[in-house]
Amino acid sequence: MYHLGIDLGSSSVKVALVDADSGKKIISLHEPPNEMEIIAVNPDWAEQDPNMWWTHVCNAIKRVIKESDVNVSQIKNIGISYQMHGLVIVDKSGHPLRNSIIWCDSRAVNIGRKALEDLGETFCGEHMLNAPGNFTASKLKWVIDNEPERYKSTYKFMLPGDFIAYKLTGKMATTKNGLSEGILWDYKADEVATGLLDYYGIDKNLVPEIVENFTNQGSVNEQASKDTGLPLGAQVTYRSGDQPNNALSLNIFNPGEVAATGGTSGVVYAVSNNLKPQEISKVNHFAHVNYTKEEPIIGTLLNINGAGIQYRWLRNNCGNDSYETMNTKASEVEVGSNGVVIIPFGNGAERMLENKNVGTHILNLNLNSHGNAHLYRASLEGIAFSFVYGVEILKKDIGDIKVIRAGNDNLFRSEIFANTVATLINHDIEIYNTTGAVGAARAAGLTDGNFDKFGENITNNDHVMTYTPLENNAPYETAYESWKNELEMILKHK
Ligand SMILES: Nc1ncnc2c1ncn2[C@@H]1O[C@H](COP(=O)(O)OP(=O)(O)O)[C@@H](O)[C@H]1O
Ligand SMILES: O=C(CO)[C@@H](O)[C@H](O)COP(=O)(O)O
Repeated sequence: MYHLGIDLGSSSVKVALVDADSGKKIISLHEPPNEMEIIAVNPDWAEQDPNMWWTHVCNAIKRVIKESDVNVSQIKNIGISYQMHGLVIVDKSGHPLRNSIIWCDSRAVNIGRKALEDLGETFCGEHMLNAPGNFTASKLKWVIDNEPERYKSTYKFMLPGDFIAYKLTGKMATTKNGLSEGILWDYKADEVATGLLDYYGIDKNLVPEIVENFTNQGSVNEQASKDTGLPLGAQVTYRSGDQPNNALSLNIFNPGEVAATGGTSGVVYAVSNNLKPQEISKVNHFAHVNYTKEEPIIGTLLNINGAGIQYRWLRNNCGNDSYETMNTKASEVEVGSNGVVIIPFGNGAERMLENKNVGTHILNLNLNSHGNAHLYRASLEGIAFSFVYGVEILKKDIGDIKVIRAGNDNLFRSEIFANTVATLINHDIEIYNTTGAVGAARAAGLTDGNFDKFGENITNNDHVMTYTPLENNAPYETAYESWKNELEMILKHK
């Protein structure tokens, strides 16, 4: 028997197949071969077409079936991980009424600011654990204000992963953890956050049915079976935002445990049971995949919108080297990139910078002595420094860190990046041979609720190495200080 995992990222869709008993990966691949486009009609906007996601999901699943050559009838459960906080609105027949307004789209920042002012920090903190910010509910309010005709035709709103589950099963549904991503879960009342819905004037009937994780959320229907090649009746049993899912993939379930990743965005995600956060804007708090009212496990999330997307920009605009070649070239330059400083960001409003949109800055470039290798190193360092800067903020809100884990994926494939973060936060980073798609496939089999066995398998089989803080940390500290000075100067004028 096999389980299938889908990870809908911002840059590509990854699909993995695992053996149901051992959790071993059979195959994993991504579509499209080149990364997906993010459409920005206005500078602060970011949209993607939900039907484009579905096309890539179908292509990736068809390839997985063909290339693995497994008996397709043996694929039982499906898990879905997805880019968080996006808004998909559909009509009664399930057609998207517009492109998805995705997580890094900043058009709703001012709507969220005003809501926080009007509702107050205490109300938002106690009920939703977060300021409304620039998340799904605020994005939907933007549609109400700016596209009233579309709002009128809206039958349900969904998150990106809910839309994929809908295309697979024909059932429009979401989860509590999904609603929490949109700032639409009231932790105090243990129900949909009617306080915010009412304030924004969002019709409660637009909230889809709530389904539970690790149970049957719907079965692959005839159309989806035709589109993907999956067997009729295979069950969707799990869906989660990609950051809680990354944590699950790394066996991060308990207070003090921390997961990190460096995809398009960079994230540090710390698990806690704190329902009284100190900070409700710069870091965010979402229901973890194992959240229940009785045992409220919360993920405290530090997000950097413009992380790996910057390294990708350099790849696309500085000679099209592969990421591996870029990493090798960067390693030929000393720590500190010979004075070149790159401030990352440039992918929408940065939550940890009070939703300011600072843009990417390349500083101190000397046209006679610097080449693309300096830019590559400065980019990896700049992104790593932004993680360190963020962890300083995050630490105010979480207790002691027991363990930090990351997959051997995306930016964590770069030694420069991982060493810089580990050295400056002065903590080991354990690297595991896993990905979000593999984690989602494994989670699809977690219907027995045995989290301990699930976690043991990961810890015993997947640990590949640990980055320990480097002893000679002085050059890293010096480079970080000058990066921070430059950032603070920029922030003064924003
Ligand atoms: N070998 C590598 N070394 C360093 N960074 C890499 C490497 N491969 C990919 N990346 C980074 O990872 C990003 C893609 O990460 P991914 O997790 O697939 O993103 P998403 O989930 O947003 O689609 C790329 O944009 C790039 O910045
Ligand atoms: O907004 C967040 C987390 O709060 C982002 O992490 C998105 O979930 C997008 O993830 P990637 O596409 O970068 O994986």
